[in-house]
Amino acid sequence: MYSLKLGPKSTIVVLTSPQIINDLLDKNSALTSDRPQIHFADRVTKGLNLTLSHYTETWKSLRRGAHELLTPQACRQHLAIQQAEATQLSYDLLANPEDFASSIRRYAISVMFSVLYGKRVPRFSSTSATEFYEMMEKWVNLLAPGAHPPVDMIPVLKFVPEGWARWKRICNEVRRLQKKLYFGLMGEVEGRMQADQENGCFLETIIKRQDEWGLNREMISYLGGVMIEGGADTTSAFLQSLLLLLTAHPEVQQKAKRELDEVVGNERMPILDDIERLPYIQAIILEASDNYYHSHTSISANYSAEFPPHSDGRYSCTSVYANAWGVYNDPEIFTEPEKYNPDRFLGERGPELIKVMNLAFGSGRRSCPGIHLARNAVNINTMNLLWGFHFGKPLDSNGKEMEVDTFNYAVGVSYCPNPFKSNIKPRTPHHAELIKLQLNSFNDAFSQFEYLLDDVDKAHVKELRKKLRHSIYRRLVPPAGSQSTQGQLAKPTDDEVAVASIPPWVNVRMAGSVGSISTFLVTIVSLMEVPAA
Ligand code: HEM
Repeated sequence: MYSLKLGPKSTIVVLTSPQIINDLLDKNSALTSDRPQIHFADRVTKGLNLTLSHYTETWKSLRRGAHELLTPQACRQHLAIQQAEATQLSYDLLANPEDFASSIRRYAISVMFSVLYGKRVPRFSSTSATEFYEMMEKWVNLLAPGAHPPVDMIPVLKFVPEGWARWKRICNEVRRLQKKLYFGLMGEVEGRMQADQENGCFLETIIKRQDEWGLNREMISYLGGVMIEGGADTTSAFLQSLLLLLTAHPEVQQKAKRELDEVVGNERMPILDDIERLPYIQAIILEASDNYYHSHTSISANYSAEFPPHSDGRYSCTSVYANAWGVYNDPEIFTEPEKYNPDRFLGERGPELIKVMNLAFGSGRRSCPGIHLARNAVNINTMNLLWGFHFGKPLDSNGKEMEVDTFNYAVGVSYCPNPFKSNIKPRTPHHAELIKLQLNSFNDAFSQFEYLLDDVDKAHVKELRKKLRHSIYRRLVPPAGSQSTQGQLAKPTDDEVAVASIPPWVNVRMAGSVGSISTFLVTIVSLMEVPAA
Protein backbone atom coordinates (compact mmCIF):
# COMPACT_ATOMS: atom_id res chain seq x y z
CA MET A 1 0.00 0.00 0.00
CA TYR A 2 1.47 3.33 -0.97
CA SER A 3 0.20 6.82 -1.65
CA LEU A 4 0.95 9.57 -4.12
CA LYS A 5 0.37 13.18 -3.19
CA LEU A 6 -0.92 15.21 -6.16
CA GLY A 7 -0.76 18.76 -4.87
CA PRO A 8 -2.16 19.83 -1.51
CA LYS A 9 -5.70 18.52 -2.03
CA SER A 10 -5.46 15.21 -3.75
CA THR A 11 -3.99 11.88 -2.65
CA ILE A 12 -3.99 8.59 -4.51
CA VAL A 13 -3.68 5.39 -2.51
CA VAL A 14 -2.66 2.23 -4.37
CA LEU A 15 -3.48 -1.15 -2.83
CA THR A 16 -1.59 -4.21 -4.04
CA SER A 17 -2.41 -6.66 -1.28
CA PRO A 18 -5.55 -8.83 -1.29
CA GLN A 19 -5.76 -8.48 2.48
CA ILE A 20 -5.63 -4.69 2.47
CA ILE A 21 -8.04 -4.50 -0.48
CA ASN A 22 -10.42 -6.65 1.53
CA ASP A 23 -10.01 -4.52 4.66
CA LEU A 24 -10.44 -1.17 2.96
CA LEU A 25 -12.74 -1.82 0.03
CA ASP A 26 -14.87 -4.75 1.22
CA LYS A 27 -15.11 -4.32 4.98
CA ASN A 28 -15.09 -0.50 4.86
CA SER A 29 -17.10 -0.18 1.70
CA ALA A 30 -19.47 2.38 3.24
CA LEU A 31 -16.49 4.76 3.26
CA THR A 32 -14.81 3.69 0.06
CA SER A 33 -17.57 3.37 -2.52
CA ASP A 34 -17.58 6.84 -3.98
CA ARG A 35 -16.15 7.64 -7.40
CA PRO A 36 -14.04 10.60 -8.46
CA GLN A 37 -15.57 13.44 -10.42
CA ILE A 38 -15.73 12.64 -14.14
CA HIS A 39 -17.19 15.74 -15.69
CA PHE A 40 -17.74 14.21 -19.14
CA ALA A 41 -19.64 11.26 -17.64
CA ASP A 42 -21.85 13.55 -15.53
CA ARG A 43 -22.53 15.75 -18.54
CA VAL A 44 -23.60 12.76 -20.66
CA THR A 45 -25.49 10.63 -18.15
CA LYS A 46 -26.53 13.22 -15.51
CA GLY A 47 -25.30 10.90 -12.75
CA LEU A 48 -27.27 7.88 -14.00
CA ASN A 49 -24.35 5.67 -15.06
CA LEU A 50 -24.12 2.99 -12.38
CA THR A 51 -20.42 2.39 -13.02
CA LEU A 52 -19.26 5.99 -13.04
CA SER A 53 -21.69 7.85 -10.83
CA HIS A 54 -21.01 9.03 -7.29
CA TYR A 55 -22.17 7.13 -4.22
CA THR A 56 -25.57 8.87 -4.13
CA GLU A 57 -29.11 7.85 -3.24
CA THR A 58 -29.78 7.52 -6.98
CA TRP A 59 -26.81 5.16 -7.34
CA LYS A 60 -28.10 3.11 -4.38
CA SER A 61 -31.56 2.75 -5.94
CA LEU A 62 -30.11 1.69 -9.29
CA ARG A 63 -27.72 -0.74 -7.64
CA ARG A 64 -30.49 -2.27 -5.49
CA GLY A 65 -32.57 -3.01 -8.59
CA ALA A 66 -29.60 -4.48 -10.46
CA HIS A 67 -28.49 -6.53 -7.49
CA GLU A 68 -31.89 -8.04 -6.69
CA LEU A 69 -32.50 -9.06 -10.28
CA LEU A 70 -29.14 -10.73 -10.78
CA THR A 71 -28.92 -13.05 -7.78
CA PRO A 72 -27.80 -16.62 -8.53
CA GLN A 73 -31.44 -17.70 -8.29
CA ALA A 74 -32.67 -14.98 -10.65
CA CYS A 75 -29.89 -15.79 -13.12
CA ARG A 76 -31.06 -19.39 -13.44
CA GLN A 77 -34.14 -17.99 -15.11
CA HIS A 78 -31.88 -16.72 -17.93
CA LEU A 79 -30.08 -20.00 -18.33
CA ALA A 80 -32.17 -21.25 -21.25
CA ILE A 81 -31.28 -18.34 -23.52
CA GLN A 82 -27.66 -18.38 -22.31
CA GLN A 83 -27.38 -22.07 -23.21
CA ALA A 84 -29.14 -21.55 -26.52
CA GLU A 85 -26.83 -18.68 -27.50
CA ALA A 86 -23.77 -20.63 -26.35
CA THR A 87 -24.81 -23.46 -28.66
CA GLN A 88 -25.31 -20.91 -31.43
CA LEU A 89 -21.75 -19.72 -30.78
CA SER A 90 -20.44 -23.28 -31.12
CA TYR A 91 -22.37 -23.63 -34.36
CA ASP A 92 -20.97 -20.33 -35.64
CA LEU A 93 -17.45 -21.60 -34.94
CA LEU A 94 -18.24 -24.68 -37.01
CA ALA A 95 -19.62 -22.59 -39.85
CA ASN A 96 -17.11 -19.69 -39.83
CA PRO A 97 -14.07 -20.60 -37.75
CA GLU A 98 -11.96 -17.68 -39.01
CA ASP A 99 -14.55 -15.21 -37.89
CA PHE A 100 -14.49 -16.35 -34.27
CA ALA A 101 -13.98 -12.87 -32.79
CA SER A 102 -17.18 -11.50 -34.36
CA SER A 103 -19.07 -14.67 -33.39
CA ILE A 104 -18.01 -14.24 -29.77
CA ARG A 105 -18.95 -10.57 -29.77
CA ARG A 106 -22.33 -11.38 -31.28
CA TYR A 107 -22.88 -14.06 -28.66
CA ALA A 108 -22.07 -11.72 -25.78
CA ILE A 109 -24.18 -8.81 -26.96
CA SER A 110 -27.08 -11.09 -27.88
CA VAL A 111 -27.20 -12.61 -24.40
CA MET A 112 -27.11 -9.15 -22.82
CA PHE A 113 -29.90 -7.86 -25.07
CA SER A 114 -31.99 -10.97 -24.45
CA VAL A 115 -31.57 -10.98 -20.69
CA LEU A 116 -32.07 -7.23 -20.34
CA TYR A 117 -34.55 -6.37 -23.10
CA GLY A 118 -35.92 -9.75 -24.16
CA LYS A 119 -34.67 -9.30 -27.72
CA ARG A 120 -31.79 -11.21 -29.22
CA VAL A 121 -29.17 -10.06 -31.72
CA PRO A 122 -28.97 -12.80 -34.37
CA ARG A 123 -26.31 -11.08 -36.52
CA PHE A 124 -23.21 -9.16 -35.54
CA SER A 125 -24.45 -6.47 -37.94
CA SER A 126 -28.02 -6.37 -36.53
CA THR A 127 -29.21 -2.78 -36.17
CA SER A 128 -29.27 -2.80 -32.35
CA ALA A 129 -25.71 -4.11 -32.13
CA THR A 130 -24.44 -1.62 -34.70
CA GLU A 131 -26.10 1.29 -32.90
CA PHE A 132 -24.68 0.10 -29.59
CA TYR A 133 -21.11 -0.23 -30.90
CA GLU A 134 -21.28 3.14 -32.69
CA MET A 135 -22.35 4.80 -29.46
CA MET A 136 -19.75 2.89 -27.41
CA GLU A 137 -16.89 3.93 -29.66
CA LYS A 138 -17.71 7.61 -29.16
CA TRP A 139 -18.38 7.10 -25.44
CA VAL A 140 -15.10 5.27 -24.80
CA ASN A 141 -13.12 7.83 -26.82
CA LEU A 142 -14.72 10.62 -24.85
CA LEU A 143 -13.61 9.05 -21.57
CA ALA A 144 -10.11 8.05 -22.74
CA PRO A 145 -7.48 9.75 -20.55
CA GLY A 146 -5.84 12.68 -22.33
CA ALA A 147 -8.29 12.72 -25.25
CA HIS A 148 -9.87 16.02 -24.18
CA PRO A 149 -8.95 18.95 -21.92
CA PRO A 150 -8.71 17.97 -18.20
CA VAL A 151 -11.94 19.62 -17.08
CA ASP A 152 -11.91 17.81 -13.74
CA MET A 153 -8.51 19.25 -12.87
CA ILE A 154 -9.22 22.72 -14.26
CA PRO A 155 -12.95 23.25 -13.54
CA VAL A 156 -12.97 26.71 -15.08
CA LEU A 157 -12.89 24.98 -18.49
CA LYS A 158 -16.56 24.16 -17.93
CA PHE A 159 -17.33 27.74 -18.87
CA VAL A 160 -15.72 27.61 -22.32
CA PRO A 161 -18.51 28.26 -24.87
CA GLU A 162 -19.68 25.22 -26.80
CA GLY A 163 -18.47 26.61 -30.15
CA TRP A 164 -14.87 26.43 -28.87
CA ALA A 165 -15.22 23.28 -26.80
CA ARG A 166 -15.33 20.27 -29.12
CA TRP A 167 -15.76 17.96 -26.14
CA LYS A 168 -19.04 19.65 -25.26
CA ARG A 169 -20.41 18.86 -28.69
CA ILE A 170 -19.21 15.26 -28.41
CA CYS A 171 -20.89 14.96 -24.99
CA ASN A 172 -24.16 16.17 -26.52
CA GLU A 173 -23.84 13.68 -29.38
CA VAL A 174 -23.12 10.74 -27.06
CA ARG A 175 -26.04 11.74 -24.85
CA ARG A 176 -28.31 11.87 -27.89
CA LEU A 177 -27.15 8.42 -29.06
CA GLN A 178 -27.48 6.85 -25.60
CA LYS A 179 -30.97 8.27 -25.07
CA LYS A 180 -32.11 7.19 -28.53
CA LEU A 181 -30.83 3.64 -28.01
CA TYR A 182 -31.73 3.11 -24.35
CA PHE A 183 -35.15 4.78 -24.47
CA GLY A 184 -35.85 3.04 -27.78
CA LEU A 185 -35.11 -0.39 -26.29
CA MET A 186 -37.13 0.39 -23.21
CA GLY A 187 -40.05 1.52 -25.37
CA GLU A 188 -39.91 -1.82 -27.19
CA VAL A 189 -40.14 -3.68 -23.88
CA GLU A 190 -43.14 -1.56 -22.84
CA GLY A 191 -44.78 -2.25 -26.20
CA ARG A 192 -44.22 -5.96 -25.83
CA MET A 193 -45.66 -5.93 -22.33
CA GLN A 194 -48.77 -4.18 -23.64
CA ALA A 195 -49.06 -6.82 -26.34
CA ASP A 196 -48.92 -9.59 -23.70
CA GLN A 197 -45.62 -10.83 -25.08
CA GLU A 198 -43.60 -10.82 -21.87
CA ASN A 199 -40.62 -13.16 -21.69
CA GLY A 200 -39.30 -12.48 -18.18
CA CYS A 201 -36.49 -10.11 -19.15
CA PHE A 202 -34.74 -7.82 -16.66
CA LEU A 203 -36.42 -4.59 -17.82
CA GLU A 204 -39.94 -6.02 -17.53
CA THR A 205 -39.34 -6.69 -13.85
CA ILE A 206 -37.68 -3.32 -13.27
CA ILE A 207 -40.62 -1.56 -14.93
CA LYS A 208 -43.11 -3.49 -12.78
CA ARG A 209 -41.20 -2.84 -9.54
CA GLN A 210 -39.96 0.69 -10.25
CA ASP A 211 -41.90 2.26 -7.35
CA GLU A 212 -40.39 -0.17 -4.86
CA TRP A 213 -36.86 0.86 -5.92
CA GLY A 214 -37.72 4.54 -6.48
CA LEU A 215 -36.81 4.52 -10.18
CA ASN A 216 -38.19 6.80 -12.88
CA ARG A 217 -38.23 6.21 -16.63
CA GLU A 218 -34.87 7.82 -17.34
CA MET A 219 -33.21 5.88 -14.51
CA ILE A 220 -34.63 2.61 -15.84
CA SER A 221 -33.50 3.25 -19.38
CA TYR A 222 -29.99 4.11 -18.20
CA LEU A 223 -29.85 1.12 -15.90
CA GLY A 224 -30.51 -1.20 -18.84
CA GLY A 225 -27.95 0.62 -20.98
CA VAL A 226 -25.23 0.52 -18.35
CA MET A 227 -25.78 -3.19 -17.87
CA ILE A 228 -25.12 -3.84 -21.59
CA GLU A 229 -22.06 -1.60 -21.37
CA GLY A 230 -20.87 -3.57 -18.32
CA GLY A 231 -21.68 -7.04 -19.60
CA ALA A 232 -21.19 -7.30 -23.35
CA ASP A 233 -17.57 -6.46 -24.01
CA THR A 234 -16.30 -7.89 -20.72
CA THR A 235 -17.75 -11.31 -21.46
CA SER A 236 -16.57 -11.22 -25.05
CA ALA A 237 -13.05 -10.06 -24.05
CA PHE A 238 -12.84 -12.88 -21.52
CA LEU A 239 -13.84 -15.51 -24.08
CA GLN A 240 -11.38 -14.16 -26.63
CA SER A 241 -8.64 -14.25 -23.98
CA LEU A 242 -9.55 -17.84 -23.21
CA LEU A 243 -9.35 -18.83 -26.86
CA LEU A 244 -5.97 -17.16 -27.20
CA LEU A 245 -4.63 -19.08 -24.21
CA LEU A 246 -6.06 -22.39 -25.37
CA THR A 247 -4.54 -21.87 -28.81
CA ALA A 248 -1.14 -21.29 -27.21
CA HIS A 249 -1.43 -24.28 -24.86
CA PRO A 250 -2.44 -27.55 -26.56
CA GLU A 251 -1.34 -29.49 -23.47
CA VAL A 252 -3.99 -27.68 -21.40
CA GLN A 253 -6.64 -28.53 -23.99
CA GLN A 254 -5.67 -32.17 -23.94
CA LYS A 255 -5.96 -32.45 -20.18
CA ALA A 256 -9.30 -30.61 -20.20
CA LYS A 257 -10.70 -32.89 -22.88
CA ARG A 258 -9.75 -35.97 -20.88
CA GLU A 259 -11.67 -34.56 -17.91
CA LEU A 260 -14.66 -33.66 -20.08
CA ASP A 261 -14.70 -37.09 -21.70
CA GLU A 262 -14.84 -38.74 -18.30
CA VAL A 263 -17.55 -36.50 -16.84
CA VAL A 264 -19.67 -35.48 -19.83
CA GLY A 265 -18.76 -38.08 -22.43
CA ASN A 266 -19.32 -37.79 -26.17
CA GLU A 267 -23.05 -38.34 -26.42
CA ARG A 268 -24.28 -34.97 -25.24
CA MET A 269 -23.03 -31.42 -24.89
CA PRO A 270 -22.13 -30.14 -21.41
CA ILE A 271 -24.74 -28.52 -19.17
CA LEU A 272 -24.06 -25.87 -16.54
CA ASP A 273 -24.27 -28.24 -13.59
CA ASP A 274 -21.37 -30.30 -15.01
CA ILE A 275 -18.95 -27.57 -13.99
CA GLU A 276 -19.09 -28.70 -10.36
CA ARG A 277 -17.47 -31.98 -11.38
CA LEU A 278 -14.82 -30.42 -13.61
CA PRO A 279 -12.10 -29.00 -11.35
CA TYR A 280 -9.53 -28.67 -14.14
CA ILE A 281 -11.94 -26.68 -16.33
CA GLN A 282 -12.65 -24.44 -13.35
CA ALA A 283 -8.91 -23.94 -12.95
CA ILE A 284 -8.56 -23.04 -16.65
CA ILE A 285 -11.19 -20.34 -16.19
CA LEU A 286 -9.54 -18.95 -13.06
CA GLU A 287 -6.14 -18.91 -14.71
CA ALA A 288 -7.61 -17.17 -17.76
CA SER A 289 -9.03 -14.42 -15.52
CA ASP A 290 -5.62 -14.12 -13.98
CA ASN A 291 -3.91 -13.80 -17.36
CA TYR A 292 -6.57 -11.27 -18.32
CA TYR A 293 -4.82 -8.95 -15.92
CA HIS A 294 -1.24 -9.91 -16.77
CA SER A 295 -1.59 -8.18 -20.04
CA HIS A 296 -2.33 -4.75 -18.74
CA THR A 297 -0.26 -2.04 -17.31
CA SER A 298 -3.28 -0.26 -15.86
CA ILE A 299 -4.75 -0.86 -12.47
CA SER A 300 -8.20 -2.26 -12.52
CA ALA A 301 -10.48 -0.33 -10.23
CA ASN A 302 -10.70 3.14 -8.88
CA TYR A 303 -12.52 4.34 -5.81
CA SER A 304 -12.73 7.91 -4.76
CA ALA A 305 -13.09 7.90 -1.05
CA GLU A 306 -13.27 9.95 2.05
CA PHE A 307 -10.72 7.74 3.61
CA PRO A 308 -8.97 7.43 5.98
CA PRO A 309 -10.56 9.77 8.53
CA HIS A 310 -8.18 12.19 10.23
CA SER A 311 -7.82 11.88 13.98
CA ASP A 312 -9.66 15.18 14.37
CA GLY A 313 -12.69 13.71 12.62
CA ARG A 314 -12.12 15.46 9.27
CA TYR A 315 -11.75 13.38 6.15
CA SER A 316 -9.17 13.68 3.45
CA CYS A 317 -10.29 13.33 -0.15
CA THR A 318 -8.51 10.32 -1.54
CA SER A 319 -8.70 8.10 -4.58
CA VAL A 320 -8.12 4.45 -3.76
CA TYR A 321 -6.97 2.12 -6.52
CA ALA A 322 -7.27 -1.63 -6.14
CA ASN A 323 -4.27 -2.78 -8.12
CA ALA A 324 -5.46 -6.16 -9.34
CA TRP A 325 -2.70 -6.23 -11.93
CA GLY A 326 -0.13 -5.92 -9.17
CA VAL A 327 -1.76 -8.66 -7.12
CA TYR A 328 -1.85 -11.08 -10.06
CA ASN A 329 1.78 -10.36 -10.84
CA ASP A 330 3.02 -10.76 -7.29
CA PRO A 331 5.35 -13.82 -7.34
CA GLU A 332 4.78 -14.32 -3.63
CA ILE A 333 1.11 -14.98 -4.32
CA PHE A 334 1.29 -16.50 -7.80
CA THR A 335 4.53 -18.41 -8.35
CA GLU A 336 5.85 -17.63 -11.85
CA PRO A 337 2.89 -15.34 -12.51
CA GLU A 338 3.67 -14.93 -16.20
CA LYS A 339 3.09 -18.66 -16.85
CA TYR A 340 -0.33 -19.95 -17.87
CA ASN A 341 -0.64 -22.73 -15.34
CA PRO A 342 -4.19 -23.80 -14.32
CA ASP A 343 -2.69 -26.46 -12.02
CA ARG A 344 -1.70 -23.76 -9.55
CA PHE A 345 -5.37 -23.70 -8.44
CA LEU A 346 -5.45 -27.42 -7.80
CA GLY A 347 -2.47 -27.57 -5.44
CA GLU A 348 -2.31 -27.06 -1.71
CA ARG A 349 -2.56 -23.27 -2.00
CA GLY A 350 -5.52 -23.54 -4.41
CA PRO A 351 -8.28 -22.35 -2.04
CA GLU A 352 -6.24 -19.30 -1.02
CA LEU A 353 -5.59 -18.37 -4.68
CA ILE A 354 -9.22 -18.93 -5.65
CA LYS A 355 -10.23 -16.37 -3.02
CA VAL A 356 -7.82 -13.83 -4.50
CA MET A 357 -9.38 -14.36 -7.93
CA ASN A 358 -12.63 -12.76 -6.73
CA LEU A 359 -10.83 -9.49 -7.43
CA ALA A 360 -11.46 -10.07 -11.12
CA PHE A 361 -15.00 -8.84 -10.45
CA GLY A 362 -14.06 -5.78 -8.40
CA SER A 363 -14.46 -5.08 -4.70
CA GLY A 364 -16.96 -3.91 -2.10
CA ARG A 365 -20.18 -2.19 -3.08
CA ARG A 366 -18.74 -1.37 -6.50
CA SER A 367 -18.11 -4.99 -7.38
CA CYS A 368 -19.71 -6.43 -10.48
CA PRO A 369 -23.48 -6.94 -10.07
CA GLY A 370 -23.46 -9.21 -13.14
CA ILE A 371 -21.03 -11.70 -11.62
CA HIS A 372 -23.44 -14.67 -11.57
CA LEU A 373 -24.63 -14.09 -15.11
CA ALA A 374 -21.01 -13.68 -16.20
CA ARG A 375 -19.90 -16.85 -14.42
CA ASN A 376 -22.69 -18.85 -16.02
CA ALA A 377 -21.70 -17.54 -19.45
CA VAL A 378 -18.02 -18.25 -18.92
CA ASN A 379 -18.65 -21.73 -17.49
CA ILE A 380 -21.05 -22.85 -20.21
CA ASN A 381 -18.89 -21.58 -23.05
CA THR A 382 -15.59 -22.85 -21.70
CA MET A 383 -17.07 -26.33 -21.36
CA ASN A 384 -18.69 -26.17 -24.80
CA LEU A 385 -15.59 -24.94 -26.58
CA LEU A 386 -13.27 -27.49 -25.02
CA TRP A 387 -15.79 -30.28 -25.46
CA GLY A 388 -16.44 -29.57 -29.12
CA PHE A 389 -13.31 -28.05 -30.64
CA HIS A 390 -9.60 -28.18 -31.01
CA PHE A 391 -7.86 -24.81 -31.13
CA GLY A 392 -4.67 -25.30 -33.11
CA LYS A 393 -1.83 -22.86 -33.62
CA PRO A 394 -2.11 -20.95 -36.89
CA LEU A 395 -0.04 -22.27 -39.79
CA ASP A 396 2.42 -20.29 -41.89
CA SER A 397 2.63 -20.54 -45.70
CA ASN A 398 4.75 -23.70 -45.35
CA GLY A 399 2.18 -25.36 -43.13
CA LYS A 400 4.38 -24.89 -40.03
CA GLU A 401 2.78 -23.95 -36.72
CA MET A 402 3.32 -20.37 -35.58
CA GLU A 403 3.38 -19.25 -31.96
CA VAL A 404 0.69 -16.87 -30.68
CA ASP A 405 1.53 -14.00 -28.36
CA THR A 406 -0.58 -14.33 -25.20
CA PHE A 407 0.39 -10.87 -23.99
CA ASN A 408 -0.68 -8.93 -27.05
CA TYR A 409 -3.68 -6.98 -25.79
CA ALA A 410 -5.36 -3.79 -26.89
CA VAL A 411 -5.09 -0.97 -24.42
CA GLY A 412 -8.53 0.43 -23.76
CA VAL A 413 -11.53 0.36 -21.51
CA SER A 414 -12.17 -3.29 -22.19
CA TYR A 415 -9.05 -5.46 -22.10
CA CYS A 416 -9.26 -7.55 -25.20
CA PRO A 417 -6.57 -9.45 -27.13
CA ASN A 418 -5.52 -7.79 -30.38
CA PRO A 419 -6.74 -9.77 -33.42
CA PHE A 420 -5.06 -13.19 -33.54
CA LYS A 421 -5.45 -16.43 -35.47
CA SER A 422 -6.53 -19.80 -34.21
CA ASN A 423 -6.87 -22.95 -36.27
CA ILE A 424 -10.33 -23.99 -35.06
CA LYS A 425 -11.62 -27.46 -35.92
CA PRO A 426 -14.41 -29.60 -34.45
CA ARG A 427 -12.95 -32.45 -32.40
CA THR A 428 -14.74 -35.04 -34.54
CA PRO A 429 -17.62 -34.95 -37.06
CA HIS A 430 -19.71 -36.57 -34.33
CA HIS A 431 -19.17 -33.60 -31.99
CA ALA A 432 -20.10 -31.26 -34.83
CA GLU A 433 -23.35 -33.16 -35.42
CA LEU A 434 -24.30 -33.05 -31.75
CA ILE A 435 -23.80 -29.26 -31.77
CA LYS A 436 -26.19 -28.99 -34.71
CA LEU A 437 -28.76 -31.28 -33.09
CA GLN A 438 -28.63 -29.33 -29.85
CA LEU A 439 -28.96 -26.00 -31.66
CA ASN A 440 -32.01 -27.36 -33.48
CA SER A 441 -33.56 -28.25 -30.13
CA PHE A 442 -33.38 -24.63 -28.99
CA ASN A 443 -35.80 -23.14 -31.53
CA ASP A 444 -38.47 -22.57 -28.87
CA ALA A 445 -36.03 -20.98 -26.44
CA PHE A 446 -34.91 -18.58 -29.18
CA SER A 447 -38.35 -17.76 -30.53
CA GLN A 448 -39.42 -16.02 -27.29
CA PHE A 449 -36.67 -13.49 -27.94
CA GLU A 450 -37.42 -12.94 -31.61
CA TYR A 451 -40.78 -11.21 -31.40
CA LEU A 452 -39.34 -7.77 -32.10
CA LEU A 453 -36.66 -8.62 -34.64
CA ASP A 454 -36.65 -6.51 -37.78
CA ASP A 455 -37.33 -8.07 -41.18
CA VAL A 456 -33.65 -8.53 -42.08
CA ASP A 457 -32.93 -10.34 -38.81
CA LYS A 458 -36.06 -12.47 -39.18
CA ALA A 459 -35.02 -13.49 -42.68
CA HIS A 460 -31.51 -14.31 -41.45
CA VAL A 461 -32.86 -16.51 -38.65
CA LYS A 462 -35.19 -18.31 -41.02
CA GLU A 463 -32.42 -19.00 -43.51
CA LEU A 464 -30.04 -20.20 -40.81
CA ARG A 465 -32.61 -22.63 -39.40
CA LYS A 466 -33.41 -23.94 -42.86
CA LYS A 467 -29.71 -24.58 -43.46
CA LEU A 468 -29.35 -26.25 -40.10
CA ARG A 469 -32.36 -28.55 -40.59
CA HIS A 470 -31.15 -29.39 -44.03
CA SER A 471 -27.75 -30.35 -42.72
CA ILE A 472 -29.22 -32.53 -39.95
CA TYR A 473 -31.65 -34.12 -42.35
CA ARG A 474 -28.85 -35.04 -44.73
CA ARG A 475 -27.09 -36.80 -41.89
CA LEU A 476 -30.13 -38.72 -40.67
CA VAL A 477 -31.19 -39.63 -44.18
CA PRO A 478 -28.09 -39.97 -46.38
CA PRO A 479 -28.65 -39.15 -50.07
CA ALA A 480 -29.52 -42.22 -52.12
CA GLY A 481 -26.43 -43.99 -53.38
CA SER A 482 -24.05 -42.47 -50.85
CA GLN A 483 -22.30 -44.73 -48.31
CA SER A 484 -23.41 -42.50 -45.42
CA THR A 485 -23.57 -38.74 -45.02
CA GLN A 486 -20.33 -37.27 -46.37
CA GLY A 487 -19.20 -40.89 -46.45
CA GLN A 488 -17.90 -40.76 -42.89
CA LEU A 489 -20.66 -40.48 -40.37
CA ALA A 490 -22.47 -43.41 -38.93
CA LYS A 491 -26.23 -43.15 -38.58
CA PRO A 492 -26.97 -41.69 -35.11
CA THR A 493 -28.39 -43.97 -32.49
CA ASP A 494 -31.81 -43.21 -31.02
CA ASP A 495 -30.17 -42.27 -27.75
CA GLU A 496 -27.79 -39.87 -29.39
CA VAL A 497 -30.64 -38.06 -31.09
CA ALA A 498 -32.77 -38.23 -27.97
CA VAL A 499 -30.21 -36.81 -25.59
CA ALA A 500 -29.14 -34.18 -28.05
CA SER A 501 -32.74 -33.15 -28.67
CA ILE A 502 -33.45 -32.43 -25.05
CA PRO A 503 -32.70 -28.87 -24.00
CA PRO A 504 -29.51 -29.10 -21.97
CA TRP A 505 -30.81 -27.45 -18.81
CA VAL A 506 -32.86 -30.60 -18.33
CA ASN A 507 -30.96 -32.89 -16.00
CA VAL A 508 -28.98 -35.50 -17.90
CA ARG A 509 -30.39 -38.35 -15.89
CA MET A 510 -33.85 -37.10 -16.74
CA ALA A 511 -32.82 -37.06 -20.35
CA GLY A 512 -31.86 -40.70 -20.10
CA SER A 513 -35.21 -41.64 -18.64
CA VAL A 514 -37.32 -39.75 -21.14
CA GLY A 515 -38.38 -42.25 -23.78
CA SER A 516 -35.78 -42.09 -26.50
CA ILE A 517 -38.32 -43.06 -29.16
CA SER A 518 -40.57 -40.13 -28.34
CA THR A 519 -37.72 -37.62 -28.37
CA PHE A 520 -36.44 -39.13 -31.62
CA LEU A 521 -39.90 -38.50 -33.06
CA VAL A 522 -39.82 -34.91 -31.83
CA THR A 523 -36.57 -34.42 -33.69
CA ILE A 524 -37.95 -35.97 -36.84
CA VAL A 525 -41.09 -33.80 -36.64
CA SER A 526 -38.94 -30.69 -36.23
CA LEU A 527 -37.11 -31.71 -39.41
CA MET A 528 -40.21 -32.20 -41.47
CA GLU A 529 -40.12 -28.70 -42.90
CA VAL A 530 -36.84 -29.53 -44.62
CA PRO A 531 -37.14 -29.06 -48.34
CA ALA A 532 -36.24 -31.99 -50.56
CA ALA A 533 -32.48 -32.42 -50.68
C1 HEM B 1 -16.55 -11.89 -17.60
C2 HEM B 1 -17.39 -10.91 -17.47
C3 HEM B 1 -17.27 -9.74 -16.52
C4 HEM B 1 -16.18 -9.24 -15.87
C5 HEM B 1 -14.73 -9.75 -15.91
C6 HEM B 1 -16.63 -8.09 -15.11
C7 HEM B 1 -15.81 -7.33 -14.29
C8 HEM B 1 -16.24 -6.22 -13.58
C9 HEM B 1 -15.39 -5.45 -12.69
C10 HEM B 1 -13.92 -5.72 -12.41
C11 HEM B 1 -16.15 -4.44 -12.19
C12 HEM B 1 -15.70 -3.35 -11.22
C13 HEM B 1 -15.19 -2.20 -12.04
C14 HEM B 1 -14.74 -1.04 -11.20
O1 HEM B 1 -14.64 -1.14 -9.98
O2 HEM B 1 -14.49 0.01 -11.79
C15 HEM B 1 -17.46 -4.55 -12.78
C16 HEM B 1 -18.50 -3.68 -12.57
C17 HEM B 1 -19.70 -3.74 -13.19
N1 HEM B 1 -20.17 -4.79 -13.97
FE1 HEM B 1 -19.12 -6.42 -14.53
N2 HEM B 1 -17.96 -7.90 -15.33
C18 HEM B 1 -18.40 -8.90 -16.16
C19 HEM B 1 -19.70 -9.11 -16.60
C20 HEM B 1 -20.75 -8.28 -16.31
C21 HEM B 1 -22.13 -8.54 -16.69
C22 HEM B 1 -22.61 -9.79 -17.44
C23 HEM B 1 -22.85 -7.44 -16.27
C24 HEM B 1 -24.33 -7.18 -16.41
C25 HEM B 1 -25.26 -8.09 -16.29
C26 HEM B 1 -21.94 -6.52 -15.63
C27 HEM B 1 -22.29 -5.29 -15.11
C28 HEM B 1 -21.44 -4.49 -14.38
C29 HEM B 1 -21.83 -3.18 -13.84
C30 HEM B 1 -23.17 -2.48 -14.07
C31 HEM B 1 -20.73 -2.72 -13.09
C32 HEM B 1 -20.64 -1.39 -12.31
C33 HEM B 1 -21.03 -1.64 -10.87
C34 HEM B 1 -21.04 -0.41 -9.98
O3 HEM B 1 -20.16 0.44 -10.06
O4 HEM B 1 -21.94 -0.35 -9.13
N3 HEM B 1 -20.69 -7.07 -15.65
N4 HEM B 1 -17.49 -5.66 -13.60
